[in-house]
Formats: sequence, C-alpha cells, structure tokens
Amino acid sequence: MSVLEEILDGVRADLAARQERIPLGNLKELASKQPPARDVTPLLRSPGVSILAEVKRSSPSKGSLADISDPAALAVDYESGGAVAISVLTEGQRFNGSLDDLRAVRAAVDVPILRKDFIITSYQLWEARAHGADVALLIVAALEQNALVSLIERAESIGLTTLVEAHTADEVHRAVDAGARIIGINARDLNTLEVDTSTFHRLASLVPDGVVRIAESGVRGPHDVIELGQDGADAVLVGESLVTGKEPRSAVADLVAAGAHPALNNRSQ
Ligand SMILES: O=C(O)c1ccccc1NCC(=O)[C@H](O)[C@H](O)COP(=O)(O)O
Repeated sequence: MSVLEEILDGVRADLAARQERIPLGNLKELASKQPPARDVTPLLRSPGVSILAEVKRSSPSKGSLADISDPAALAVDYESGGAVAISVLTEGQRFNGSLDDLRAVRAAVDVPILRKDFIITSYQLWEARAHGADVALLIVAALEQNALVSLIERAESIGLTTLVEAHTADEVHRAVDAGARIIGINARDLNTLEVDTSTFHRLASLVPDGVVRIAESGVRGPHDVIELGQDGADAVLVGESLVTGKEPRSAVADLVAAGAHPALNNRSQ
C-alpha cells in the first residue's frame, strides 16, 4: 500500500468518527456564523514571492518535528513576520494536527488560513469553513477526476478558495482540466516521501499563465525562495524549516525579504 493510501485509510476512519458525532447540519450552522472567507488570491498575485507559513508538528517523513503547544502564538509570529497566509495541518494520525488548531489560529490572526488536510468529501469542506478556514487543499493524487471537479465546485459554493496540489505532470494537467485557479506543485514524492527540489522547475511551465503557482515542500531558506521565484513561483509554502529553525517571526521575515529580492523584479506577474 502506498504512503498516501495509508494516510487516507486513517483519514477515512477519523472522518467516519467525526461524522458520527457531528451532523452536517451543525457544521453548516457553524459555517453560517463565520465572517465571509478572506480572499487569498490577490495576496498570492502581489509582486514578488509570497510566503505561506505552516503550523506543522509532525510528518510521515520525519516523525515529530516540533512541540507546538500554542499554534495560535506560532501563527501570530508568522503573521507578524509577513506571511500572507497561514497553513494549518489538521490531519491527526500522521501530522498530529486538529480542527482545534485551526479554530485557535483563526481566532488569533487576520490573514487567510489554509486547511491543509486530505480532503475527500464535502463534509470536510464544511468543517474547514465552520472552523474559520478560507482556503482548502485538494490533492489531485487522492481524488478521481470527477470528485476533484465536484469538490472544487462545492468549495467555491461554500465560499472557500481551493489550492489544488499536484506532484507530477499528469496531475498538473488534471488540475488545469478541473479548473483550478491556484495550483501547488509539491516537491515531496508521495510514494518515497523524498523531496526533489527540481520538481517545481520541471513542472511550473505546465501551469497556464493566469493560474497562481505555489511551490510546496523542501524550502529551507531565502536562497530557495529566490530560486523558486526565478522559476515562476508566485508563492511558497514552508513548514518544516520554520518549525525546526530559529525564531519563527524573523525566519518568516527573512523569507519575505527574499521574496522581494530585486532579482525577481522582471518576472511577469
Ligand atoms: O511532510 C510530509 O512528510 C508529508 C508526507 C506525505 C504527505 C504530505 C506531507 N506533507 C504535507 C505538505 O505538503 C508539507 O507539509 C508542506 O508542503 C510543507 O513542506 P515542508 O516545508 O517540507 O515541511
């Protein structure tokens, strides 16, 4: 069984338990009480390379990364460092995240929040909105094409923006065909969990002009932000190096400064 299939098995089991506990109607009611979702797209399209900073405690590839007892405080540091959005991993079994983390981060920051999880049903989209997310991740490799298309449509109808994640050329084509307006190219192979830093360079040109390009995974510091920007990234998503590195606010500020580097001035936006 592939790593993704193993993760999805756990996700389905946790999801079934939550669906048993919390009826969809309750989520819809909670979602209706949230302020309208924030629009991340103009922030991602702004000049230079924008930074999405991730709250990430553990990962299947590395195990425990950081003991994040106060995800809201970490998110505030990210926001004050200049992150345009915060990604919150809500998967429990492999990433040690939760919807409580999402709710806590929502209450603490003003920037848009991405629910980073393995979303396979519209129930999870309602959960995302009910807990204050503005953006939901959809992973092409985890979804049949019909399901991808209908989850994008459902997310939009709920007010969520979608970040559609691809790992291969075929998945980028599927994301484009499905109508994705923000595509994340993830450098981490879902079978081996190895990060191949050339992935974005190889696949970015397959994303049509006008669609936002985000480089995900394996960003270690400012130098990577500049390189990915030169390859056409509008934004980068960074987790591990921020939660394991130096003080998060200044670490994000260093990435933000790199994203505004003069070498990126002549990129077409
Ligand atoms: O991080 C993992 O090990 C992982 C394994 C299997 C599926 C997804 C995984 N990570 C989710 C992410 O996409 C990353 O958390 C995100 O891109 C940030 O990556 P990084 O900066 O390398 O932590």
